[in-house]
Amino acid sequence: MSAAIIDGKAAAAALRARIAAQVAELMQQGVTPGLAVVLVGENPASQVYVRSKAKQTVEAGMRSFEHKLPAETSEADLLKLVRELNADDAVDGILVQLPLPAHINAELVLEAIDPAKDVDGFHPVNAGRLATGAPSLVPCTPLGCLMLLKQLKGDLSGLEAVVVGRSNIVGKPMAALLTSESCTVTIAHSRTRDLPAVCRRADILVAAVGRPGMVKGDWVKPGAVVIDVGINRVSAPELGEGKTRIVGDVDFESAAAVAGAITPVPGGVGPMTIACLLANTLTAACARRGLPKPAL
Ligand SMILES: Nc1nc2c(c(=O)[nH]1)N[C@@H](CN(C=O)c1ccc(C(=O)N[C@@H](CCC(=O)O)C(=O)O)cc1)CN2
Repeated sequence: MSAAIIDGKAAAAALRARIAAQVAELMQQGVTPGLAVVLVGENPASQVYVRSKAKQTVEAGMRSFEHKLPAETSEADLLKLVRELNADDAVDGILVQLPLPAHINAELVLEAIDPAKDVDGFHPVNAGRLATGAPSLVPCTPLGCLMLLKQLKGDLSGLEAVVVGRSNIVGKPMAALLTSESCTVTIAHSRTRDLPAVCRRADILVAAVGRPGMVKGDWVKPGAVVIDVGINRVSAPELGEGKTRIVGDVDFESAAAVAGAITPVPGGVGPMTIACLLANTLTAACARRGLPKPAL
């Protein structure tokens, strides 16, 4: 292995410490940012993420409001809760944990969130602002990837970036952020012709496809930075019967032999997602009160 391993856990801890310091300053002005997290159903992974979000929110000095609803909650009842949270002045950020049960139209729910409180950055108003380069709340996972990249490389301008995956949650906002940093950006996907050759052009390669180990070492340009957004649970009989482990979208061993730097899974992009949620909550709390955007 030759690549430097990008420590997302450490970067996330440092970001949370900076957020906590700014929250402490805000509290002296009588402002305590509040984050409402809504979970519908009992998806075990979602339960873990929501628990971590609430814990880290409180550790940063903010208020956490948890709403755990049964899986059979109707779309109308969920929309009613979102409207109540929009109107609640103690709530600066609203997050509806995804995935939602199949009977609920997630798009409709996300569009019901007040864009000023949309700390996930999924509302079309925020997506549009990001695409046009206007100030916006930015989806947490791509924001975390960008922070890791800037910490590692500083100025990204002129670099060739390839984002594999075109989801609204990661791929598209990631491409918009890299474009804002003056990278030359390609969005690749399952229909891209000769995907390995396209990836080999990248100085920055972001894999966000949801396919375990898809990006191999011979897809990576020597010295490139590889950001693995994938979180895939696969069976791991080597750990014991019925055991599982989490792997990314990148075949770590072969890619690390070629890349200049690479994020591991776990411990890379994942921890930055929740830290950036706290950052967005602080940003939203300041913006709602006409205070300057916190420098994090
Ligand atoms: N409303 C949202 N829903 C979902 C989002 C989101 O950003 N907003 N993202 C994912 C889940 N997610 C946060 O919600 C998330 C996923 C993974 C991690 C993380 O820290 N992963 C660890 C591994 C954890 C493990 O062992 O299970 C890592 O990569 O090191 C944090 C947050 C889908 N839903």
